[in-house]
Amino acid sequence: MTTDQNFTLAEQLDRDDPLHKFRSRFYIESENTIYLDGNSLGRLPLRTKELLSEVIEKEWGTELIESWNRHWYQKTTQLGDKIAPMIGASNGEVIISDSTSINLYKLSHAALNLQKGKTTIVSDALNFPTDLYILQGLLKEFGPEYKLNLAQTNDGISIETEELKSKITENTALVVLSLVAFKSAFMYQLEEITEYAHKMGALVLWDLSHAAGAVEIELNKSNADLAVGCTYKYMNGGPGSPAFLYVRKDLQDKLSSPIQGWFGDALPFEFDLNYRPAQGIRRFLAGTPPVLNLMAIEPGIEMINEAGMATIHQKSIRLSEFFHSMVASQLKNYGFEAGSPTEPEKRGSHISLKHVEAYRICQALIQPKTSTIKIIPDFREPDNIRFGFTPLYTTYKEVWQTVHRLREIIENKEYEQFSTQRSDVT
Ligand SMILES: Cc1ncc(COP(=O)(O)O)c(C=O)c1O
Ligand SMILES: Nc1ccccc1C(=O)C[C@H](N)C(=O)O
Repeated sequence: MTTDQNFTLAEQLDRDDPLHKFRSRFYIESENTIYLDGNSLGRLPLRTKELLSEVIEKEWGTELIESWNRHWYQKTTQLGDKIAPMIGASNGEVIISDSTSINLYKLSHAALNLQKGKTTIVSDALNFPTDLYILQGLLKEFGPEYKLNLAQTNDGISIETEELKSKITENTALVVLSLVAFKSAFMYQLEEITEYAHKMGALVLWDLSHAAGAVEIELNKSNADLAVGCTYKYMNGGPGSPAFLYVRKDLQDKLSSPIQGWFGDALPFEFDLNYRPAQGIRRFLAGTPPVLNLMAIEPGIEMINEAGMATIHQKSIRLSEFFHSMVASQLKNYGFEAGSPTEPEKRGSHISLKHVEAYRICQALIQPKTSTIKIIPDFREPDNIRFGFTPLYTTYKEVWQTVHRLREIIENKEYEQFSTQRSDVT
């Protein structure tokens, strides 16, 4: 297909897009900025702007401490119940708490204690570093007999199921995996892995950070044990918004949080001097949540529930298939290589392209010197440009424009005007 034919197709796909109406519910300062980093920090929902000023003026400003009873105290579980359908969980199985890193620590610690006697943790070489760092810390805490086994990758993009399975033995206490890998977007088959781990007597903790709100997830149907994930990516909760955690109902009262804070106590306002873990999901709370960030999560979740995960996932696949086909036809001899699986069922909602000049190409997209179009993907070492597609606001036309700009940047060697010196956040 020629580039003009692709443009016509993009316009048609946008017209037919069942999620079309959602874009106007986000703050979009300029139609000349194409934002493809919603897998790192989602855009600002317009309702959140309004809601936050209400929370600040009316709740914090006027109602002050009364707002805890009126609006805030139950919010961590109320939002958990709203996230539940998005990930195939039930009421009372999800709660908002702390950060993904801390939730991963709490649940891994609890799982290792429940599985006493088994001393290995399995993860993989594509996992997000914070997950591995937390697990490395746990090894120190639990003792020298504890080991972390990582399934390896052959191509830097995916993990073969057989490779992962070969690491899971009867001595495996816990398997900790990102459902969607942060760099390549490789996606595991959640049900198959969970079933296999259970057969071997292991529990599984899924990090859903790059998956929740982007792909359909069936935690209950897969009999999943534990999960964590952030709310600032596809859920559009805002920078540093607190994370969520999921614990299957029947496991909740068997697990103990290693951070015995008062918000996880059965009756915090009895101020008992001895900790008594709350029944159910609340026991995984620790201390006071960051209320402004907590309140800011709701509009993003509501939009996802209104749109429905099946429709969101379908559009994510269509956007990335359109991108793939355009890259194949327009950027054939431009030095790009695939950094993500080509099969949509093995992928989340972002696509990485590898290039020796990846960092500088990324800079040229973000700070155009000749084009009026600014495009924001991100860069992940050593050579990945990551393009995140958020079905609620990414358009097919934006995908077309991105490939068009990539071609221009390479043809005109625009990247040569930039330094390879990395900024703090890439
Ligand atoms: C898979 C995954 N886990 C965890 C995190 C981050 O955790 P935290 O919010 O604790 O920084 C990210 C991204 O930052 C991530 O991609
Ligand atoms: N929390 C952040 C703070 C600053 C900049 C990026 C992030 C990310 O979330 C990165 C993301 N997890 C990634 O997959 O690279």
